[in-house]
Amino acid sequence: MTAVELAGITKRFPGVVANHDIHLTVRKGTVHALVGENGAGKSTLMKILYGMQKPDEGTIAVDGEKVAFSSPADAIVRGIGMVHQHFMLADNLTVLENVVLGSEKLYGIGAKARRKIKELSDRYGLGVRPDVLVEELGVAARQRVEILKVLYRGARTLILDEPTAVLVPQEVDALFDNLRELKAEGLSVIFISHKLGEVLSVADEITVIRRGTTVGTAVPAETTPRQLAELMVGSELPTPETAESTVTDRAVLTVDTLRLAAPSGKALLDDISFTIHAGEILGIAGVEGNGQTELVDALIGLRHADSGTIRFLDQDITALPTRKRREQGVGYIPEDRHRHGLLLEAPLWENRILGHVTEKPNSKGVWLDLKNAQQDTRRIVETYDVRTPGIDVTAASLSGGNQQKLIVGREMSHKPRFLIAAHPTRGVDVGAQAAIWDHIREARREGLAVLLISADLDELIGLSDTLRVIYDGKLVADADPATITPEALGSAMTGAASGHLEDEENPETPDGATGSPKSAAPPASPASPESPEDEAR
Ligand SMILES: Nc1ncnc2c1ncn2[C@@H]1O[C@H](COP(=O)(O)OP(=O)(O)OP(=O)(O)O)[C@@H](O)[C@H]1O
Repeated sequence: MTAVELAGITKRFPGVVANHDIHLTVRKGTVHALVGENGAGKSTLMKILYGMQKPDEGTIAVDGEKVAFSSPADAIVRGIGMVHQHFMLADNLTVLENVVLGSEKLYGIGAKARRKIKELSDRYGLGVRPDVLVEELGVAARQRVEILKVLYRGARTLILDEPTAVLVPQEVDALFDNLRELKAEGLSVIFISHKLGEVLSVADEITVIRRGTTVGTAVPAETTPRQLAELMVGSELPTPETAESTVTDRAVLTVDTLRLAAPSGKALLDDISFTIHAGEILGIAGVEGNGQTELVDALIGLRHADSGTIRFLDQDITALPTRKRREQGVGYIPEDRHRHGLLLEAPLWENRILGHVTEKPNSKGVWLDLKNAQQDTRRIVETYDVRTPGIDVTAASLSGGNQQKLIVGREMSHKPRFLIAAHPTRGVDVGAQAAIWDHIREARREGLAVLLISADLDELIGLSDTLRVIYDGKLVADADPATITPEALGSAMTGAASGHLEDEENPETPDGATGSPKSAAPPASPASPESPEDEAR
């Protein structure tokens, strides 16, 4: 039985055909994955299915009946629900309030609504408690509330846009259990992800989109991550190179007993001390919300510490403003590219200048040098493979992964001595991810010091020379990236460990316990033949 059928979908934007004659059939009771490179057209297709955009051509059928949506409200009436990558819950409201908000007509706002929430939560194993405040929930719990919210509105087909990007391995397993419950009840899930190992483990069917059109389908049981990646790019992938340590004994960044408190007095960062040397990547592992944002803000100068010092090369920069830090060689890949990395409504070349107004090639003396800035934007677009019709389009019109490539290209172009990299490849496809790792590794060979924060534990383990775990604003543990497994690191991140983490085999998840020995092919890219997913197959 077909849940949703998209046929001959075409959607054009100025200078780009985002979708061209796309065909997608989602059967009831299945997880259907949608994969493709950055800019391939996945989000556009889903926005069309969810009524956020109108196709120029093509038809949509739900339960065998042709439909035309002018808004998400139309889509939800026909049972199509979308769980966005950026959660849209109100922090200061309870779970129940968030769920019923805008849908009061369905089950009211009282006992009936609460009963319905309980019922859905129990049926699909979501563990949602109606009366807690959303601000008290972690990322995974918020995601379950988002899922419950669309189920509450009667969704029978759920679109999940990169749902695992922010989850630790254990949470990913729990989410996949939830998806199995949904399937068992005959619901369908459309799953967008760049993590091909996960796609192969959770999907029943896979549709591959390349350059705006459907190029094929893959049967998960008969496909490796590498084959899937090759189907996405249409050619063979290079094997990641071996990376040897380049750590030196020259301190580039030294943080000493840094403390930062909330207005309430609660410590957001407490007693943070570490040194990063030239040629070293220090990885910080942690569940979101344990002080990572505050640490990054303190290092780039968006917030100032209450006590403690930050030394950069030979200088105390604790009180230095952001612009001065950047001018002196601190690069910054922010965790939220929409809030800190880009001016969405400005053209790409203006975004190339952003944050580096006073530096070459953007300025000459006291004047902006637009011609050079524009030329350099073209170079970045070329070097970092930013898929765009030109440098005059707005940053908003780029796909998410291509926005990220632009930011990384901009920051690396200024040859930083110290790079703050928060989720540097979030939303980026496997090919571009490998390219970004290469750029970072090359700069590291030349002496770059990096603070790496990433929810992608394979990336964190594979790229880092040193690993520390942050929990509740403190650095509570350290681990050796050569031996630690994503599972052991994942457990440590939830606060279960302190001190030095020993490598431990986790008997319950044998396929994940292979880790990614540093000497092999770090990071263990899903596209690499040595990757754990391959061995599990
Ligand atoms: N509103 C828009 N205006 C102009 N161009 C757009 C707009 N939305 C998308 N595009 C273009 O359409 C193409 C497909 O983008 P889309 O966001 O669908 O890709 P994607 O497969 O979801 O990529 P990613 O994996 O990076 O999220 C891209 O070239 C993008 O620049």
